[in-house]
Amino acid sequence: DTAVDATATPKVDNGVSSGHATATDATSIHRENEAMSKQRVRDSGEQFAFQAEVTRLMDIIIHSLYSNKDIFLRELISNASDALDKIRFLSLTDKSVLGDGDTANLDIKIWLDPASKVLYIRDRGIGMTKDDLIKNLGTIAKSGTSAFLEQMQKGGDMNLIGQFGVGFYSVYLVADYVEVVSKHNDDAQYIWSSTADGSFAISEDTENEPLGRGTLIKIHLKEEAQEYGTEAKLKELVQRYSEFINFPIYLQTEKEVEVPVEEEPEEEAAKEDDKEEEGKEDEEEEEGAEDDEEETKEEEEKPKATRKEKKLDWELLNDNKAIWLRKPSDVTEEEYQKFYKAVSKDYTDALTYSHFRAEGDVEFRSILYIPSFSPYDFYDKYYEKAQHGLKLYVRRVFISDDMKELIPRYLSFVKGIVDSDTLPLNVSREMLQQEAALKTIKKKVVRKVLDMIRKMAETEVKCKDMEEKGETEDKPTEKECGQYAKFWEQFGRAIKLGIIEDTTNRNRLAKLLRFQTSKSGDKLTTLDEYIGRMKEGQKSIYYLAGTSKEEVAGSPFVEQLLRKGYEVIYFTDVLDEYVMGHLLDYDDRKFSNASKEDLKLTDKDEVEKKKDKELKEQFKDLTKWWKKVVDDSKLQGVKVSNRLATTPCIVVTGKYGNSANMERIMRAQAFSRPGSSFTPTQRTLEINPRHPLIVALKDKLAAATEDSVEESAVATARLLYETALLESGFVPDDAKAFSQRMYGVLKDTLGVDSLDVTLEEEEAADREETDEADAKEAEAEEKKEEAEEKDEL
Ligand SMILES: Nc1ncnc2c1ncn2[C@@H]1O[C@H](COP(=O)(O)OP(=O)(O)OP(=O)(O)O)[C@@H](O)[C@H]1O
Repeated sequence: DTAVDATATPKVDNGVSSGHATATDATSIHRENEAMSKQRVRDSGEQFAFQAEVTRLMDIIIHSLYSNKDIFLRELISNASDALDKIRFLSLTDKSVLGDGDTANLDIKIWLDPASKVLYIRDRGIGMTKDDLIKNLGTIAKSGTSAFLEQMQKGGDMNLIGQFGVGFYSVYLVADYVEVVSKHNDDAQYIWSSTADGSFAISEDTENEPLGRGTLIKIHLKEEAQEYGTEAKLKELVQRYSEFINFPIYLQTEKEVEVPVEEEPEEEAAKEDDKEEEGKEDEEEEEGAEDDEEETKEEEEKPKATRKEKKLDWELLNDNKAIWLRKPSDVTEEEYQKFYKAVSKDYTDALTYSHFRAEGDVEFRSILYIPSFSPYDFYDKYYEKAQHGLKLYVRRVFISDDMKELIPRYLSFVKGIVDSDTLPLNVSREMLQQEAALKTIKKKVVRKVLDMIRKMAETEVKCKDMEEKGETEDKPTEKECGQYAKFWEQFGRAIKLGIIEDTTNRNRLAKLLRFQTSKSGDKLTTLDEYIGRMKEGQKSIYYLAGTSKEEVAGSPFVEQLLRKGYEVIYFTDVLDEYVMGHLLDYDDRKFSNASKEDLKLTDKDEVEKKKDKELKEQFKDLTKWWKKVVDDSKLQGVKVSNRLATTPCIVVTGKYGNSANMERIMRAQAFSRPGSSFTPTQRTLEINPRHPLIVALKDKLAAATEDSVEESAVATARLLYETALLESGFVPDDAKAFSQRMYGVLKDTLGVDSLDVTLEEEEAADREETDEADAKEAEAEEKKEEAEEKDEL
């Protein structure tokens, strides 16, 4: 099996040479061998069922009509490159893992067997043990599998497969049968094989040449994927997908060479084989080729007849020089975006990037990218799963993409690389994590990322300003103007999480916040813009949080603020109020939650203070009595309000307690997280001293003596409290008592004597029978109609 021989040596002649009478025979024997081998592998293997979701996934892939099947190659090359990275990393502390001779060559080879239409991809990476093959390629449930299936059901793009960590299976876009031959240093060589029929087979490999170490994937191309069975197509694709892979990728190509007629082609081939066995490097072989040329020159005097012959050779398709080592001015936008796709497994362009070199005590080079879209599980799994976007290299050697020491969680959506010459190369990952230099790198990376974001944000503000003023000169492009809005939509919540988690950069992050306010219309605005519009004497930045802009704008909490012309920030994201719990001030201005007790509109003068005191005194009896009759342990007190205009009363919470909005969020979380509890906060009822209902209640109380307070006054006080709770966004504890009180009021309004209802049981039973009879009749009618329809047909 010459194609398999090719896995062991860089130069092969797989018998496709033309001009031989035996070529057709060789091809058919070869094809037969393939078929027999396939049968043996499948029959002798231990059978395993794929995990249920993997079966569904493969089923979708194998039957997919998705036209861009090319992606399978990108995914397999990327897996090969990851496997090579892993063995290279291990070799830093133990060189012996690399083995000797060809096995130590960290490369990827791709070749075709045109006769059997099998495509081969092999790497000399870490390989997989039997157990790895079982787990990695089929039985371990990955969260990405179900998430990807969900996306596909929603009409998602197959191109996303790599981002969900299930890229390997994309091979079934082009294959109906796949064998994975793998050799790990710790185990024997095994073959995994499957026709994507719900099961796979594993057997110890007695079929193929020893791989030494690494993985060989044999892709039996489907009838409709034969286009991948041509050298030209493979060359184009490998070049496209391997440009930024840091290991050499060779494609086996067929070349025409001149062969002297006298010399038997067999001898020529044998000579070639001898050379390979000597284990010469490619470069040496090239030199060898030069020698040949010289020889030919010498023999020129007596020209000999030659004929053309096809010969197979390994062609290097990438230059694998790290792009980050190049000068930024030498790298094109297209190259940056291509590298982004290679490094991120994304298929859309990055939103923005930065290529820089940090100098000083700690030296490193880096390219950082902000993607256009947030990873599918970035927010859902925020605390559980780390993102693997940023790759750490030490002196060009990939170390890890799982270093929380490199970038904080809230910025872990950032992709790219950091390559440092300062970090030690030959230490374990654990020791590397302790390195002080890593802290410095992290600090600089964070600064750089925040800088990139700030620039987009500033451009947006500049564009807005210019549009308002009607200026056009030196205006950034439309794309640049719209970049921050896109960023905010995808990563705004990450910025908010940053405000909670990153105390050092809190102020920088607050500058990046975007929100709607009572004065922003449909647009989003910034804290700086808010401050620019603040009224004279306005001390605080007012905000209110709720579920929607409409709800917050119509809330009684903000009525007086709006009436007096103060701008109020409307927060409508569940995170917003948490964020504001951490962001107490901005630019020396305090934030003030309009639903909290201590809301101060302006500093009051002596006259106003006196007036307040008088009002308090006037309503003292009412407020004391009200607190008593409401009889709610959570009600701390009843107070005269200075924030209400047309609403009779509202319920506010203490400065450090949870607002109604926060209570709502926490209640929802307590439901979704079993075991978590939720304790409501203390509340204060604020009453509007100018409201007729409040004034009437006060008068009623004043007219009554202590024991003769009407029952209806008590009910009114309770009902007003419960209504205020609802309007303020709380959930009343006893909905039944509330509705009973409400019906009582309606009874009086409608002049009804009693709310008792007489139910006649027989009547009810009769009605059930009639309903049943009606249903039967309708069913009979339906059947009749169906029968008629059939007749017509
Ligand atoms: N060539 C290979 N050498 C060694 N292990 C491999 C190779 N190809 C796949 N694997 C193993 O199989 C696993 C599953 O591969 P798969 O492509 O489905 O997911 P992934 O590599 O984790 O994610 P992605 O597809 O996004 O790269 C890999 O994580 C790796 O452990």
